[in-house]
Amino acid sequence: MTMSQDSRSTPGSTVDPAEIAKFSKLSETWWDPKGKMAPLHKINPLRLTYIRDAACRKFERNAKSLNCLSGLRMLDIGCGAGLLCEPFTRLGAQVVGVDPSASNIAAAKLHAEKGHMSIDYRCTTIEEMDPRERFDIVLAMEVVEHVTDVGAFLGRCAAVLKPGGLMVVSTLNRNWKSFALAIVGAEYVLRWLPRGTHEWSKFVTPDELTKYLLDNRLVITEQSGVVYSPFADRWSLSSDMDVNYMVVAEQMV
Ligand SMILES: C[S@@+](CC[C@H](N)C(=O)[O-])C[C@H]1O[C@@H](n2cnc3c(N)ncnc32)[C@H](O)[C@@H]1O
Repeated sequence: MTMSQDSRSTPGSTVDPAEIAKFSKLSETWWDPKGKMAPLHKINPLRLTYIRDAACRKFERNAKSLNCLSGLRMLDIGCGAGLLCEPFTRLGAQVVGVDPSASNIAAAKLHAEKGHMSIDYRCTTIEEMDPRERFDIVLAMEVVEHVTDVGAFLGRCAAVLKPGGLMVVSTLNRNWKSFALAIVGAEYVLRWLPRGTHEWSKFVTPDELTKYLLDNRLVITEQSGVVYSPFADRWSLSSDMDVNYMVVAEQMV
């Protein structure tokens, strides 16, 4: 079933309609590197490389090859307007981009069309997808802090992984430092993001994420903090997972 209204949630859904409405307002300028989604644009090269390299290690591909992900099926759940779907398509992956926001999916389709790219974008949710579909790689990037039930959401994501598949999750840790930097700093002082983009209480600690994944027989094999240096004006990988972080998880054998 496809969602036609941004503000609707179905029973058993992990979608918070207020969250979707918030992101739908940003769809028009999603692809503007200087627009409201500027932080995602800035972080994109770093996370792309991180995911590509993890996938190449797992699937024994040469990360230097231009089509290193060729033939791999990838699901980008909560894809927004496709900031990750496009570059991974260029690397050869068969990408399915899913988002409950109709306007985000419309913006994603329009941008892909302009770039003559063929990407399977769907306005739906992980709960409403055909449970028989399977993927080599599932991405849930900057999404879990916006869903109503992280455990249920990750359970559904885990269920569509092929045996031996890879899951990558990025989110925000929950502590005083993330409150100071990701809420007060990013939304109120620097105004990188519109106020109210994030709710601190919905941030997910690495321990909580580890448990949610283990509940679904997924074990974290790699993890990294993502930190911003104001002097260099750039993001980099770090052992500091206090605020932004990413994990790679694999099925337990
Ligand atoms: C911060 S944006 C991240 C977009 C993209 N993953 C990225 O990192 O570039 C969060 C996205 O998650 C979507 N979203 C929110 N709740 C969701 C849910 N329950 N299931 C799937 N997507 C959801 C929003 O519509 C929005 O596009």
